[in-house]
Amino acid sequence: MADLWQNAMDHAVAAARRAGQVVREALLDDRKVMTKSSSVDLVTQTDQKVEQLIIQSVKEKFPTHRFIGEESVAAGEPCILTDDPTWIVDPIDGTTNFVHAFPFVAVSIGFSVNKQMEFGVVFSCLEDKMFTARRGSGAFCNGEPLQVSGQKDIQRSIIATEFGSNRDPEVVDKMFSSLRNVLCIPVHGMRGAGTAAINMCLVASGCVEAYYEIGMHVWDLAASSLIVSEAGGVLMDVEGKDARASADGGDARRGAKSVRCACVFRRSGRSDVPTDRRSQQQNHR
Ligand SMILES: O=P(O)(O)OC[C@@]1(O)O[C@H](CO)[C@@H](O)[C@@H]1O
Ligand SMILES: [Mg+2]
Ligand SMILES: [Mg+2]
Repeated sequence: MADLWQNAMDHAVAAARRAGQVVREALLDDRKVMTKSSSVDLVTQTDQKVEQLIIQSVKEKFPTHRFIGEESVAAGEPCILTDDPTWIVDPIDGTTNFVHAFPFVAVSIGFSVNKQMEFGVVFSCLEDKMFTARRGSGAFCNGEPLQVSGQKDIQRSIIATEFGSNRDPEVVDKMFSSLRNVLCIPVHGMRGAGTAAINMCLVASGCVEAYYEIGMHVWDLAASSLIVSEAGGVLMDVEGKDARASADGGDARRGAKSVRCACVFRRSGRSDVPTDRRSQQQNHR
């Protein structure tokens, strides 16, 4: 049976690749840096230009589709998810990295129908890694299948997190207290790429066992939430409840702009998920 949304997914991959080219070219020029909610919450003209390029290209091909775009919402557009086909776009996830030419910068394009992610595309444009997932058809990086880590022992795991843009000392203290609690489990290590989308693709790739962050926005994780779940991972909120509703824009439905979400590895019940020899070796170490 023809896949109703394959054409849209192909468009998303091509649009992400074109957007990545714009980002790489912009790295050769001065980046005009502006701020949003605080002095460390950065945005550039490239973020805005890339988002408009993606949205305009979709409107020409799919005129009835709707959009939730990070920079459109920042400019006052509503952040409400309906049953309509909706493109959830973070034109540059990792703007601070982009400003500093730190090599983890993602273009993230998620696509939702009936409030359910149908496909996700995350292009790590400085690594030239195209992460994709179609609901029910697995997750891939440059065409190679992805599978979350099979590691079941958190003491043999790497955990990723991000610090966000809140510099209120009380909030920072709470963040450091969480970091301390996790480090002292103990875990092998903690990492952060500076972008939720790439952190979640690292979970899907099996090289990070779990990622948590308080305060992500729906556009940060819409695409990568499907990439994680199609690689055998699970998403949950900080109470351990299924967070796909939030990731699919549940909070966007209610007009909230940020979701609380933890994204952790766990072998799904699927029998078709191949055993990861590397994690077997770790289990017997
Ligand atoms: O603003 P941007 O570049 O799209 O978001 C960058 C980002 O690192 O900030 C959030 C909070 O740390 C993360 O969830 C997100 O990936
Ligand atoms: Mg983002
Ligand atoms: Mg962004």
